[in-house]
Amino acid sequence: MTTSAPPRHARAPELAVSTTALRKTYRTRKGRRVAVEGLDLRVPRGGVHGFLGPNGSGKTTTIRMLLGLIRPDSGTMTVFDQPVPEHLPAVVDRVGAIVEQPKFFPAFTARRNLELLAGGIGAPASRVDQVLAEVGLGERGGDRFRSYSLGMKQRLAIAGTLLKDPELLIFDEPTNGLDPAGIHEIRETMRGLADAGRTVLVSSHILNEVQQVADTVTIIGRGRLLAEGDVDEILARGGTEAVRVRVPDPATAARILLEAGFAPEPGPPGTVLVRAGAGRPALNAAEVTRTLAQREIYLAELVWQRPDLEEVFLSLTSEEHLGAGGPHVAPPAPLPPSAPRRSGGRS
Ligand SMILES: Nc1ncnc2c1ncn2[C@@H]1O[C@H](COP(=O)(O)OP(=O)(O)OP(=O)(O)O)[C@@H](O)[C@H]1O
Repeated sequence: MTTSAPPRHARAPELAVSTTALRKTYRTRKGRRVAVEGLDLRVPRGGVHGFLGPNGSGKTTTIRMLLGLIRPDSGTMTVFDQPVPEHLPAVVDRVGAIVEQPKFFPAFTARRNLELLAGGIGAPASRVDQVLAEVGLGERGGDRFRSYSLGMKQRLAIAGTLLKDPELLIFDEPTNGLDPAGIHEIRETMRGLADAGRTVLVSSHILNEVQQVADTVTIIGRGRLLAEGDVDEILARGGTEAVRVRVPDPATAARILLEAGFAPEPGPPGTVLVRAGAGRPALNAAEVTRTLAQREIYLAELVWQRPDLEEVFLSLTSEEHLGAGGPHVAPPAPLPPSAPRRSGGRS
């Protein structure tokens, strides 16, 4: 007897995490505060998934529900297709998480700290050097914890989550309090973990920071879904590309560009911001340059202005969207069948 597999395109995307209509309210002195409202979250297996939203938008609450630390009012959640919290014990070893800062002993070396942690959670001591290497601390494992930079301390915390060799890593705001160098270290570490085949679900209120490393994102505001899907696809939906050109006479340049069918607008002093204009499928910088050069206007500078996730967020939560009707819920974009893998970060 032969069994035929369903055609590949018919398969639903494999999800590491999903939630449906998730809702959580907190009881406060002023009554019930809605923290998460009807949230559908879909985190594909493999790659980095950014879970983004401003402070107080419900990210930590969602993560705590997924980890069984608090209970939702209603809705369903799965981790590796297992309903949680009911079946959390079946998947708990496949998940590593940093929700609060783990406590390490300052006077002990990083390696000793991890050995103690491994003993406590029943992970083999042989994993310690492997996980130190995986977060780029292989050479510094013998140094005392207190001599570590904040970025290294955070990488050590990530190493701790890897001791049980989990497939899914959940990091709640892992770059909080770090300087740009530390943020870069954590971004590179997350990229490396995803490139090695793990799934990284990372929350952040700094959208552009995660934009550089995430393959897919979910953007929430006031506990509700605003947008989800592939980063490039969301960026494409979020605004139009433009080039900023510096020219000796911006007003004349703008008039010439308008006549040629572009959509120019005044930029910062001495510049014109040029968009494709109706009837052009995309903006072509060479065409802008040629149009002006043909009229003997030569550019001193041309800079691409690409929309970023902060802008997308602001446009999704602009007054009209957050008016009486509450936040606009963007139609979910289809997720790729398997998350893309990429080496290196975005720029
Ligand atoms: N224990 C609690 N009791 C009452 N309200 C709470 C509690 N925890 C969170 N909230 C409220 O729920 C909402 C969502 O908070 P949550 O911490 O989940 O957001 P967040 O997106 O993680 O924000 P941040 O980035 O600041 O941590 C906020 O309005 C917050 O004040």
